[in-house]
Amino acid sequence: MNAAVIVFPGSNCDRDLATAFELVTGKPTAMVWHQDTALPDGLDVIGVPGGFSYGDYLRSGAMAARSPIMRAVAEAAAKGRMVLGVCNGFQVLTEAGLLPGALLRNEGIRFVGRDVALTVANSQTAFTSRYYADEGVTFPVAHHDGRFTADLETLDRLEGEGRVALRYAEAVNGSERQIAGIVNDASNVIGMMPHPERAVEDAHGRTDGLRLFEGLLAAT
Ligand SMILES: NC(=O)CC[C@H](N)C(=O)O
Repeated sequence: MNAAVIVFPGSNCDRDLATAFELVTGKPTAMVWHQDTALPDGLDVIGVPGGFSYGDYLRSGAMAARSPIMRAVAEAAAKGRMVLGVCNGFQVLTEAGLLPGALLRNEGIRFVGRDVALTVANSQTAFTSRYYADEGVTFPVAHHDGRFTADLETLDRLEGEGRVALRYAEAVNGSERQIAGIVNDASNVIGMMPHPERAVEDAHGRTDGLRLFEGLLAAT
């Protein structure tokens, strides 16, 4: 599996995500600067990392979504390449129109940075295939704009089509229907506010995130 991670000014989880890919691929992850216009050849998966791209100015992810490289990311997604957006990466993917909905300021206004309990709502996607249906997992979150919202029709469609991949199992940020992660209609693009890449080795205190990367490896 060949992986790349996009780096924006203000990304701060890019190396964590690259390392998580490397744990399962055994080879270097390509780091792609946001001003580049092309992705490396032969990529299987593109990571859009967490952080504070452009200092979260305007809206979290709004400016990064308009970076030159995002046109290439959209083209790769349309061709079926896997795209994994984590936290700010999820915000970027919604702002870029690759995923529906939006991430609003957390209920209660505060930044939330802690481990949270999650449920794997769909274990049939390429990203979640190594988890059991309705399995409970714990990943860290670290965000102030994590409250997922969409219009009612979109929420019903996401539920009806099994596109809610992860759900909060506790109150975290006021997201509609406790949605923590969703996939696109083709199921090759996922966005999630929790950080699986921060739960892949013993030094992290837990390894619940590792199976997400192993599932990706198996799917490519
Ligand atoms: N950890 C992150 O990616 C943070 C995302 C975003 N800047 C927020 O706070 O909502």
